[in-house]
Amino acid sequence: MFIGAQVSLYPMTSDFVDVVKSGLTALTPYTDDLRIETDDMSTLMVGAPEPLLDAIRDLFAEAARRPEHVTMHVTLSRGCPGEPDDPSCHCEALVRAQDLLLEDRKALASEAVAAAPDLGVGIDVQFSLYVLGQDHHMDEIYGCIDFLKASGTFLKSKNFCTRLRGDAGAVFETLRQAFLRFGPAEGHVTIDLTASANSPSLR
Ligand SMILES: Cc1ncc(C[n+]2csc(CCO)c2C)c(N)n1
Repeated sequence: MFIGAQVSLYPMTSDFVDVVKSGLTALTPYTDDLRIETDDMSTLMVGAPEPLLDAIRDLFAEAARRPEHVTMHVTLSRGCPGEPDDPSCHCEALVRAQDLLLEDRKALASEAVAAAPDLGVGIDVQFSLYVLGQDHHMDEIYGCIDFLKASGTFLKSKNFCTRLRGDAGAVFETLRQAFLRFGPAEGHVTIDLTASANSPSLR
């Protein structure tokens, strides 16, 4: 299994270089568990969903603690057939998910969100889950949407995507659970997400 994300921060300030660079310092605790490579457009992070989503959360929370409006775009992918296996991406929750029914996976996902830490940073997210190459992909998507509606971070359904709102801790746990528990454990699943904080439209 190969699991990872391309992540780009977009701070709405002329001081954007400083916001991106200080955001990237929040990744330092994860350098043992993730392969992290930054270039001029984005930062690649490869590794298991536990450190991966924590690192993306901390990167965004670091930037969102400043007063300026900031957005982040993330492409998450697991099980892409074209990617090599990587032992650092081993995930017990995915191995166990192979034996679990959709209803059990929804319950485990909700428990994880209820136990998420509070970071004291309010954020908005909209995202789409894509379950690729599967006959019953809509069952998985509707199962995921059921979980999202009960997660405590659900804001609304929109065309093509779902809006979440809440503390960065709960919102990123919701995203991790959507990514992990829906779609086949060995299949190809991606999430396309945009996060936003401090938008002047919400003041
Ligand atoms: C997470 C993340 N990684 C890389 C970039 C691309 N980028 C834009 S400004 C800048 C600092 C000056 O080189 C970098 C690396 C980004 N936007 N967000």
